[in-house]
Amino acid sequence: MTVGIGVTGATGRMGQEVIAAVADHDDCEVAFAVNREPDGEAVDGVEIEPAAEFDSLVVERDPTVVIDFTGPESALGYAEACVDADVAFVTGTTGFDDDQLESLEAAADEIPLLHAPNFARGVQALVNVVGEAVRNLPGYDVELVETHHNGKRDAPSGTANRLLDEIEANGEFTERTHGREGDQPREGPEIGVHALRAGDVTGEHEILLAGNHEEVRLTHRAEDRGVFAAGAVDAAVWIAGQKAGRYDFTDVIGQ
Ligand SMILES: NC(=O)C1=CN([C@@H]2O[C@H](COP(=O)(O)OP(=O)(O)OC[C@H]3O[C@@H](n4cnc5c(N)ncnc54)[C@H](OP(=O)(O)O)[C@@H]3O)[C@@H](O)[C@H]2O)C=CC1
Ligand SMILES: O=C(O)C1=N[C@H](C(=O)O)C[C@H](O)C1
Repeated sequence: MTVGIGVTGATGRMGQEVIAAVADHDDCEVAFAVNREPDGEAVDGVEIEPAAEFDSLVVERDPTVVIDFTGPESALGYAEACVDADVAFVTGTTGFDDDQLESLEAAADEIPLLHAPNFARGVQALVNVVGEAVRNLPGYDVELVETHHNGKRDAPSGTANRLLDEIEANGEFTERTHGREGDQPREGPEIGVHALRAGDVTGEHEILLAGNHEEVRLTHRAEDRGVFAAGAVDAAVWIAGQKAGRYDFTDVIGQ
């Protein structure tokens, strides 16, 4: 069965990668691709249609799944339209606030929905090991540094927030300190969080654990955005056969 995919944010950094990743996948095809004010553009030979027509396209072209990498407000709007059309929704968009996340997750009562802040398999491995490292090194200081391109809007990154949840899970760390300035020595239960924005860095996350005259650094570096797009397309193919519910990238890759 060929999985028809609707792509949002199609001329964005990730949207273009998703169109390329769908073309590379034997079991998928682009059902439609939208962006705000497309102006007759095409990406890899796929015509880009106006985002204002999403609600009708998602009914008329009848995709199995929509893949979204846009922004929190638009992602929520697209998810709601997918609920109305009974189409599965995979989103890698980050930067949702708590209310927005709650609304997004409500859509999972009606359709299969997968939200992942990072579709790189290596990041999921990092999420798995970071909690173990913190548990193995009680009393060590923990700091997180993430680096992204200068066009990224949200900070810290969605991946950083996911890693921080994992670091905090055993209760030793209870506060996040976002950068430091002036007379601000480190306090016991804090995790320092530092977001760097420069050039076209694809995405790097490093957790530093230091104490006992030693340090451990756990680092993931994405070398190409195609890795995120390929993961999202794998997620779309996987979710095509699922019933309504909230899914995670771990469900797709079995970690
Ligand atoms: N989960 C993962 O693995 C990854 C997640 N991301 C996340 O994906 C998202 C997009 O990243 P990226 O592609 O770099 O961003 P870009 O800014 O390059 O692209 C965003 C796209 O979404 C469109 N868009 C933004 N807001 C709206 C809106 N309100 N209505 C309709 N369209 C909208 C933009 O349209 P326009 O051109 O008109 O502005 C643009 O085409 C971010 O949240 C980012 O953090 C990124 C990489 C990997
Ligand atoms: O905006 C990006 O580029 C990325 N965003 C995601 C995030 O916020 O974690 C994933 C990846 O790091 C790239």
